Amino acid sequence: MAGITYEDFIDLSYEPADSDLVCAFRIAPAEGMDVADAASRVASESSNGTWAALPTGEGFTDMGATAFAIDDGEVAAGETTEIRVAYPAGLFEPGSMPQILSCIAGNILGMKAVDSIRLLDCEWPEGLATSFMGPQFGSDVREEIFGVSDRPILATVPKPKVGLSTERHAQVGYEAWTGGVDLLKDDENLTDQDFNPFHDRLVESLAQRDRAEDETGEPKSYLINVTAGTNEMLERVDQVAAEGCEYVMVDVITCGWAAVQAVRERCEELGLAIHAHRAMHAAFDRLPHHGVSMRVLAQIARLVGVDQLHTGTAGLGKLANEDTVGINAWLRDDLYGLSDVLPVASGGLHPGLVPDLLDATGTNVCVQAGGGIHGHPDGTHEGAKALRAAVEAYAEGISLESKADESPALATAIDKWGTE
Ligand SMILES: O=C(O)[C@@](O)(COP(=O)(O)O)[C@H](O)[C@H](O)COP(=O)(O)O
Ligand SMILES: [Mg+2]
Repeated sequence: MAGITYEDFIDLSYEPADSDLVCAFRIAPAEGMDVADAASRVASESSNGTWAALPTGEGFTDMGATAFAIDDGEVAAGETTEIRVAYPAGLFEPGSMPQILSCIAGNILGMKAVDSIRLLDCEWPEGLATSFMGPQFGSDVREEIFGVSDRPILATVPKPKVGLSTERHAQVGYEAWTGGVDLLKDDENLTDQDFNPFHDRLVESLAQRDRAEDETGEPKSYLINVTAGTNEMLERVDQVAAEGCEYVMVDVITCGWAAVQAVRERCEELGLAIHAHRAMHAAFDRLPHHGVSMRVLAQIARLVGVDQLHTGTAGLGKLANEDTVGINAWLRDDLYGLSDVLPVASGGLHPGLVPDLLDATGTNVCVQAGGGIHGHPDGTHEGAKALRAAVEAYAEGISLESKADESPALATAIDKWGTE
């Protein structure tokens, strides 16, 4: 009787087809399990197999994956090695990220056959990649919304994160925008609470935005956090468009990729850009040998279509993050004509860190500073001026110290926080 067992899911002579999705995993085989056996179980359980031998016969299309490469065939207990698995296109539902993840990042992350397993990287075939909308604007937001091409766009989150009244929040926005910041950004845990309701915040902040635009002559915008249950979130997206804002902010991990796909479709109709915050990403990517890497999370975010994505500070800021430079490069690389994504550097940044940061990330980025602006000894407006002066110094090719001669705000920031 024809049937399938774990052994059918490994073939080290297999050459992936162009239409295959190829995934790299780092695995630590469980005690008494050799690498090949562990690899075959990863391929099996993430495609169409299970622990028992299964009869197949008539009316069955084999969608089994193949473990086709193993870095190190023998590893000591607790050690890890990298394997690669090829998945046939037919296994997946085009355009459904939840379905794809149910395969490549599903039950296998809990299998006893491995002590740990991490989805490191994916090579997306054209058919599958282009079944997603991709970003509407990507890094073109810099030019299209702000008319900027030679410097990073600057964003700030009012701090304290929550608790400011709507009026205070909007006023902080005005002070930051007139100080030289391009974008006001809500914090991830500010949504529609009584002390600062969503719609009031939207209307009042945009009113201050308009004032700041009139005074500075520069386009300004607002990353308002629409994150909520999907239907409610779509309602908020409609409100944002109705009030004349250019962006929505979505926390993509906490609300889930299906919801992000729904927001992307709505933003296509409304011409809105999507700023992706990634709270909870560390639950997936912090431990080096388990979970899903930030590289893969960033790939998913680009496919489902966010325009801006937090990717870390190249190790300079307050939060642990992996491979900012490598991830940013992938977000810019060609991907079958899909738009790129603008990386966002955020988390513990201040003007003194700008030269090292931009040396690592380049200037085609968004730089966000919350504490690094609102913690400035002379307040938000001066904090914003200091950050703007720092990025202008970089664009002009001069040192922070020279720029500080003409910018007291920057001089004060450097006094306070230094340049490291
Ligand atoms: O709440 C915060 O910590 C921030 O608002 C930064 O504030 P500060 O500028 O005051 O540090 C952002 O949410 C983090 O940067 C997100 O992390 P990541 O960018 O790594 O996703
Ligand atoms: Mg935050």
